[in-house]
Amino acid sequence: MTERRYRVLVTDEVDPEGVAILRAHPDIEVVEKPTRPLTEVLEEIGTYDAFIGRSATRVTREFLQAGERLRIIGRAGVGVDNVDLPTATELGIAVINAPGGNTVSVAELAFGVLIGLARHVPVAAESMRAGRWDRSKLGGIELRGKTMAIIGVGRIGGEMARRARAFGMQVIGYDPYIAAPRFEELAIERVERLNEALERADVLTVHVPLNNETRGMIGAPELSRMGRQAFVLNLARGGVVAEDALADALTSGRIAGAAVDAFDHEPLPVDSPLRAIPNLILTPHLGASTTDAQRNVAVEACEAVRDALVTGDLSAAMNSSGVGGAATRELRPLLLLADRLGRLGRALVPGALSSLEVRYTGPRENAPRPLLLSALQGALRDVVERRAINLVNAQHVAAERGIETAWAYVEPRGEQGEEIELRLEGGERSIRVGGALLGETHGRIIRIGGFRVDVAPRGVMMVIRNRDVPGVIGRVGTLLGEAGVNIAEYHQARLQIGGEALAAVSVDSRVPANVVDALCTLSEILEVRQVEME
Ligand SMILES: NC(=O)c1ccc[n+]([C@@H]2O[C@H](COP(=O)([O-])OP(=O)(O)OC[C@H]3O[C@@H](n4cnc5c(N)ncnc54)[C@H](O)[C@@H]3O)[C@@H](O)[C@H]2O)c1
Ligand SMILES: O=C(O)[C@H](O)COP(=O)(O)O
Repeated sequence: MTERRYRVLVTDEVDPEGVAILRAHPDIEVVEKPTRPLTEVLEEIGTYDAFIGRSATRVTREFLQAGERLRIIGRAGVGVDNVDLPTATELGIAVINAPGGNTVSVAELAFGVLIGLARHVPVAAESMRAGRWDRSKLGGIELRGKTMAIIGVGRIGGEMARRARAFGMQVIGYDPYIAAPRFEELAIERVERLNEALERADVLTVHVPLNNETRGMIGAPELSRMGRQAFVLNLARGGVVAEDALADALTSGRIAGAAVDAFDHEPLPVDSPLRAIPNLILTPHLGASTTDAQRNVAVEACEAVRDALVTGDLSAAMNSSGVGGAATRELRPLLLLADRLGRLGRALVPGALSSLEVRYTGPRENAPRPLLLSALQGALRDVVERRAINLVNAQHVAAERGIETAWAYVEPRGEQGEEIELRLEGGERSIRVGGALLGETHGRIIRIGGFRVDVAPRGVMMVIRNRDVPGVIGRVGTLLGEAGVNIAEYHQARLQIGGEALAAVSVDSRVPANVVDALCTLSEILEVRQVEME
């Protein structure tokens, strides 16, 4: 059997329908393992190109550093607080999650536990099992007419709002990062301050990611602002609602009840005091645990990881610095051209690079930033020792090396097509190189310094500066021919008759060093550089 090119480690019980997508690809070998302690994963992660898991495996700095071949981390779910994103970015490892696939499942569970709290469902069920008939003790409340305060009006927050309205609830929302139209569209009253949401809530539900800003955002001071009738739901992440403060508020009767699905430490320790609080419904991180959600997120994550591995499509990566999103697929030919221009410019500015600027002219206003990353990738491809440079870590590597970067969008004039210009500086030199896209798919190099050329960025390109005297093209052709180097394209340009000239020569194979030396000894040749374009 022939060896498959990419090895993918799948763990944490990712749904088989997703895993089958990976297995079906002839270049991918899948190894599936149950969730294991980190020490065991570290022993073998160095042999894999990609990893796919859920929240149970912590993808730490140590994990990422041990994964010497790792290019992709796939998360079959939403939250990536278990992944060390800064380290992944630094190492050029793309992190891909599956947003959206489990949204409805979380919102449905939230309403399940909310009704459980409002009508004492878990206590009632337990009392029946215990042989009691506690009708008078277990009177509840209706949700209709009550106020739900949603903290974090993203995907899940939005689904909560839709369901709350169907129950006849008033909906208020706090999310400083979401613009007014989304609140209007969801018929959510926007509140500007968290305190207002706390004070007005009969039901407070948090749907924010866990980060430095949201860790402990609902603690003792916040809970003390809430009404005694209020319920608190945390189906987001342990730590968003401080566990100790919540336990105190529940046992002291400060609030009426709560439901928690995600915890500071998972699995929740057997002796956790939370387990003994009667008006607290606990579920073992079940928000996304439906067959529907698991299939959705597994298929989404596995497809994206497959595409990233096999075709280099990073459009689903969350740490590709602006190179995410479907629009990036359309930018592919331009990204390729920017990479090639970066290689070319770099070859013409030897030594340490101090700045690189990209200017893009054309209809796509979103293009300049991704093009800068691609140009950096081309320009810096030989400078990263341990791992390849890519769109994920290009900006990081440039910053680490003190390279100033800039990008600019230039509106096209008249019939002008799409063009990219790179300006590179380093040491004593600076150069401008330019390229254009033909028919939206084919890149051409059209400018090197002050010279107009027209050559495809393929194979190996030689850039020869020479004096504009008769016979140069013939002598170069003869030397290359004698060395068995085939010329694909030869574009000679000059600024004025008898002045300096430049040839952009595309050849099918690398020119041996002795042939470059021989070219340099010709009296009319001033400089020879060669650039690998593929
Ligand atoms: N229990 C589960 O099984 C489960 C399943 C899926 C997601 N989750 C958790 O739910 C979270 C939300 O998921 P989502 O898909 O709705 O994410 P999302 O990115 O669509 O929404 C998050 C929202 O939080 C807002 N936000 C961020 N910081 C905020 C702050 N300081 N104050 C107020 N709002 C803030 C953002 O603007 C965004 O609108 C995830 O990050 C994940 O941690 C849990
Ligand atoms: O962030 C998520 O998607 C949820 O917390 C689900 O986590 P899980 O994949 O471990 O169930």
